[in-house]
Amino acid sequence: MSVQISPSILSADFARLADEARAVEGADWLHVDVMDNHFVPNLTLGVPVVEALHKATAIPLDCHLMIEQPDRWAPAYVEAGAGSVTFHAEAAAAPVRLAREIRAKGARASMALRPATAIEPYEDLLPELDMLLIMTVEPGFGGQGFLDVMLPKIRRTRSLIERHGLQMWLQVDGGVSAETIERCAEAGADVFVAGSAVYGADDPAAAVRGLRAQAEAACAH
Ligand SMILES: O=C(CO)[C@H](O)[C@H](O)COP(=O)(O)O
Ligand SMILES: [Fe+2]
Repeated sequence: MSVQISPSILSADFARLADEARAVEGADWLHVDVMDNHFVPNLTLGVPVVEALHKATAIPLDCHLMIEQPDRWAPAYVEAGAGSVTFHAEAAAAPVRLAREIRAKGARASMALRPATAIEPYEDLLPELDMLLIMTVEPGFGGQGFLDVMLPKIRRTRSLIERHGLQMWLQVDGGVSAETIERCAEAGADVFVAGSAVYGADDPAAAVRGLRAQAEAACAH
C-alpha cells in the first residue's frame, strides 16, 4: 500500500479551518482529532465541524475519535462525510459490530491502540478493519515527543498483517516529524499523521512533500 500523509488539524488555527485544509493541498487525507474530555482530558470538535469541513475541502477526512461510547457516536461521523473513522479499542463495547457498521455506511473502519494497549489480543479482529492506528504518544494533545518504545509494536503489527495476508493500512499518530518518520516507515507504518510538524512549519504543503519523500525512501528498503 502506498504512503499516505495525513496532516492533523489539531495543530491548525481552528478559526480558519477551511483555509488550513487548503494549506496542505497535496496531502492524502486530513486527520481530524475528535476529543470529548472524557476518554482524553481535552475537548476539540464534533460532528457539525466535520460536516462543515467536508463541504469545505476535497481532501478525504480521517476522523480519529478519542471519545467514550464510540459505538453510539461513530456512525454519525460517517454520515458527516468522513472517509475513515477510527475508534479506540479501549473505548469500544463491540468493536467487530462497530467496524462492520462503519464499513456498511461507506467509510474505512479503523481501530486505534493507546501506547499501553497490546495488539495481540486484537489479532483475530484485523480482517474486520481497513486500518489500525498505533498511537506514538498518549492521546489528548498535539506537540508531544514521539515514543520510540512503540517501534516494536509497529513491527509486530506489520508482521501480523503480513501473516494474515491482509490489505490494510498501518497508521502512526503522535510526534511524527522529519526526525521520526523514517523509523516509523522502516518499522512498517504506511499512513503518517503529523500535526505540529506540518502546521508548525512555515510552508505546510512543503512539509507534507518532505515527509512523503522521507517515508517513501524508507518504505522502499
Ligand atoms: O491524536 C492526536 C493526539 O491525541 C494527534 O493526531 C497527534 O498528536 C498529532 O499531533 P503531533 O503530530 O503534533 O503529535
Ligand atoms: Fe490523532
